[in-house]
Amino acid sequence: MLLTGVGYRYSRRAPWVLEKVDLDLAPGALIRIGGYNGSGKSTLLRIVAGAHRPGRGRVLDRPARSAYVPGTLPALPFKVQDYLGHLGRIQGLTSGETEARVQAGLERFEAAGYRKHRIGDLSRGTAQKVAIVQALLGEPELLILDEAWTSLDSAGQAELDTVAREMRDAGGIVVYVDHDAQRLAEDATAAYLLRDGALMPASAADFAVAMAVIDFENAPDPWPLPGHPRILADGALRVTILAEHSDRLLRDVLSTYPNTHVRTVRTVEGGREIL
Ligand SMILES: Nc1ncnc2c1ncn2[C@@H]1O[C@H](COP(=O)(O)OP(=O)(O)OP(=O)(O)O)[C@@H](O)[C@H]1O
Repeated sequence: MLLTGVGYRYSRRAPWVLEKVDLDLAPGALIRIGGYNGSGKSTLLRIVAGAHRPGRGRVLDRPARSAYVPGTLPALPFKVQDYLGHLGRIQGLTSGETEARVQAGLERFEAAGYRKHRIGDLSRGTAQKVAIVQALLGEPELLILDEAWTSLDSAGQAELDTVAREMRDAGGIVVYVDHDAQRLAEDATAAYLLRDGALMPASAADFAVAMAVIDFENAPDPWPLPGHPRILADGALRVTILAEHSDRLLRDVLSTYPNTHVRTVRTVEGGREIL
């Protein structure tokens, strides 16, 4: 599948959200798309899914079976089994096939106990599991995941990771957006950032989580606490640590090493700035 020179705007007078997107989605691709809020990630995923037609450029060779999973399923008034059964039939599955796939999918995501519940009564996470089972019903060759992990419990998140890896290994195509920098970081075959309406190749560092960079004077040597230490030219010690662990580190330093002084604390995102 190929996107060439794709542009998109929501109306004639609106600015182009996507200017010129080129993207090669070969079989076995597991592709991460990143970018700031509002940069157009969801818009691009909907174009890949075929839900939006590009205003300019072309989308070629979209696989016949594709599925798109957004972050939430609407609160529908149907029972889970009726809803999935109906969608299976729409996709041309026999009732036997539908039943087997629904049951296997719900079991896989530990949601088989909710078959008879109304979707609108489910928790957000369980409803999201139903959305994923729905997406997998037709055995898609192209799977698009737009923050699809967000409301899942950790077992559900790990299972969705496995789904993505399995599809990649079976020669399918997976395109995903997720706010977790670590999401499938080792498994993605390529990563891009959307910037100014176009895709730029990105590295893992571009998706790095927030880090705290703390410069200490008179720090104990060798450094006895968590974090990555580095001695600066003037003898101060720079410790880099995940931002979420920095408060604890500062508390430990100040309570255990009263002669150590904190010179500066900065929070940075994007590994390259830190090094
Ligand atoms: N249905 C719509 N009608 C008009 N404008 C829209 C619509 N959906 C999105 N936009 C605009 O298109 C731009 C890109 O939105 P999009 O949701 O694709 O970005 P995003 O990168 O996915 O953002 P986020 O990270 O916040 O989810 C934004 O300026 C947004 O306001």
